[in-house]
Amino acid sequence: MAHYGDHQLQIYQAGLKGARPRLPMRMEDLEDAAHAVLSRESYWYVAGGAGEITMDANRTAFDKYRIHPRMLTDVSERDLSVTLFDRILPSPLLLAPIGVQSIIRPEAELAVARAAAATNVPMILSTVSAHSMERVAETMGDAPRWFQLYWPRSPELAASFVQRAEQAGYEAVVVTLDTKMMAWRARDLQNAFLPFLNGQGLANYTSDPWFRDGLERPPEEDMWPAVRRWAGEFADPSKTWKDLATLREATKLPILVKGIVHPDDARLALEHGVDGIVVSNHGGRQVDGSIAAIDALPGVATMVNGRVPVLFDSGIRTGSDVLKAKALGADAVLLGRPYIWGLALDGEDGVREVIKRVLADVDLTMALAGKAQFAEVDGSLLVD
Ligand SMILES: Cc1cc2nc3c(=O)[nH]c(=O)nc-3n(C[C@H](O)[C@H](O)[C@H](O)COP(=O)(O)O)c2cc1C
Ligand SMILES: CCCCCCC(=O)C(=O)O
Repeated sequence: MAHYGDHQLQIYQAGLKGARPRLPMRMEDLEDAAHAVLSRESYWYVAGGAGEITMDANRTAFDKYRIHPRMLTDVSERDLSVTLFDRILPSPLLLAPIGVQSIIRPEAELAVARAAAATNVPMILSTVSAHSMERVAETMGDAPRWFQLYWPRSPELAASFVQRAEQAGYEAVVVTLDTKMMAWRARDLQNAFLPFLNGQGLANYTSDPWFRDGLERPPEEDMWPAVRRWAGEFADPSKTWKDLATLREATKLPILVKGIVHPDDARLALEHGVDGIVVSNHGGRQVDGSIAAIDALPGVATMVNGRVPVLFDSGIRTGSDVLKAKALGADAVLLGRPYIWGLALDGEDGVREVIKRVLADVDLTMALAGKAQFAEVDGSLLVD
């Protein structure tokens, strides 16, 4: 039986023929290499946060939790699969929604979609993508894909987005709640860089019939009216939990909410009928000084108590991070910035390689910790 960990052997075998890995192996070196090839503006748009405190805490907080390996268990056959919304996925990894990927490479989400499809890892496509959801879907065949919704001000546009997503074969809608506006981001302000103002990341809007109807000139002729309309539509700071009902009526797809870090918000989300929760602080890009995402996970998972899937992101870099997140209550995890570094360095192949490495690390670390089934990883994996 093939295992994700076999990728390790493939790298060593290639080494026998004199080939060294195309991408640096350590995550830190991968990011440094991407830094070297990207413009200052693009690199910092991805790498930066709303300050550095929470972004750093998202990583260092993992160190508090230690794996307590067990010996002489049979780990010859391993299974990383998870079931989410009736779909069996071969691994617990999904790709986090990351907007405006055209600042990295023009093929952007199309390259990521192909890599995701090749590895059977669901891609969560951002609302603010450079290619429309239909175009991305076309590249993916039957491969699993979800749509992330930046919940627009107008219910008509929100309904149109989720219905288009449903039509194009997306299997769930992830509504991001933590970005009713953009945080104070000193790096981007220093670079005076906000890609949306150049019309980047607006493909889902400019391809939307309702959105286009309200434009005085088509975006193909003049992008500025579309940018102005997008700025007014992007989000509605007055939205509250009760507004979820209108979204619920607009689609049959499972609805997850992303950006939950407080158990009381998890309770409210359940009371308002969500189908899943993503514990996330947006990679430290929204509230600097806020709780590290991994520290928020146990409280949310306890509140949810298995009623709906709990997913996690913000700080996932290694196999042991994934296992710790599972042990602390996550059913699956989202990989964020690392796949963007892969995209920057080697396009589709780079994304695929980053995914394969993380999964190999999960597989090997799980086996070495004494577990054969990801589904069986629980709190007992960790030191009390
Ligand atoms: C450049 C960039 C763009 C992002 N765009 C989106 C987005 O469009 N929608 C969304 O819900 N989250 C977005 N996120 C947040 C990610 O989905 C995820 O929560 C975050 O990257 C996790 O942190 P990590 O990458 O440090 O692990 C973005 C993150 C980055 C770095
Ligand atoms: C006006 C805010 C747009 C943010 C969209 C991309 C994103 O989520 C990010 O963190 O950057």
